[in-house]
Amino acid sequence: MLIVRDLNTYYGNSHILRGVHAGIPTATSVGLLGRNGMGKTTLIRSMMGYVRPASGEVQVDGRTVTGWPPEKMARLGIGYVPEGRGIFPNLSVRENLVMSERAGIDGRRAWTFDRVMATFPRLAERLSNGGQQLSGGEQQMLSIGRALMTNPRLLILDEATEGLAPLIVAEIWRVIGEIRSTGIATLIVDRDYRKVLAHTDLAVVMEKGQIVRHGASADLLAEPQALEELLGV
Ligand SMILES: Nc1ncnc2c1ncn2[C@@H]1O[C@H](COP(=O)(O)OP(=O)(O)OP(=O)(O)O)[C@@H](O)[C@H]1O
Repeated sequence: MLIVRDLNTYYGNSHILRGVHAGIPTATSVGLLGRNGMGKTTLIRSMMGYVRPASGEVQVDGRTVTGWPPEKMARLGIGYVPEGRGIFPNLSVRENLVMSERAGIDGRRAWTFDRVMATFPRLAERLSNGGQQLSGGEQQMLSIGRALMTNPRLLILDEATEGLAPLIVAEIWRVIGEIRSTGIATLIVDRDYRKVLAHTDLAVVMEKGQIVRHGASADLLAEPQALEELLGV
């Protein structure tokens, strides 16, 4: 459903993405791996319209959407949970969720307020709290909950477990598994490459702004030598 072709992105004079080709098939979960600073977040930001690529193409369902702003990308059914979250700190948990509510592009509302509550019981206990009163883990859950309320076809999760306590991390992986099982495509960036490979169908690995490996996640997991070379683990 989403394809990037020969994407080149710069920050000032630094050439960060160097001709990236990649794709996310419908209802497929893809892990995006690579050491720090290899360009994972820049690729996501280039796809989602936060950074304008210098050249190359982003396509959704065959339509060229390169450089479309984030709101328009969201309306195509792409939910994005950015690194560092992105909730409205001055609004309550309930307000954060309700304002994001929208039918999916097929008109379905599989994810409702009640379903998000059932998925994140912790949030149900904090409905009238302001976003800034939440713990880091609760903020992350709220951020994922908000993205689900838009009923996306594709959910992009960038470092969703970063800096969280182990129990919360486990809960977030459980939810990622649930999201995957409902047929929403996912693009997952996380430092825990084992968890990423266990929760995805396909994996792509970036090195210095290029995709250097792509294939089945299970295959990569079975290759310790490749993992060491590519990820330094
Ligand atoms: N706003 C920016 N301005 C200039 N350079 C940037 C900016 N954001 C990122 N970079 C640089 O671009 C390169 C790629 O960064 P990016 O965040 O995409 O990598 P990453 O693979 O997501 O790594 P990490 O996991 O550390 O976030 C790095 O060298 C980084 O220092």
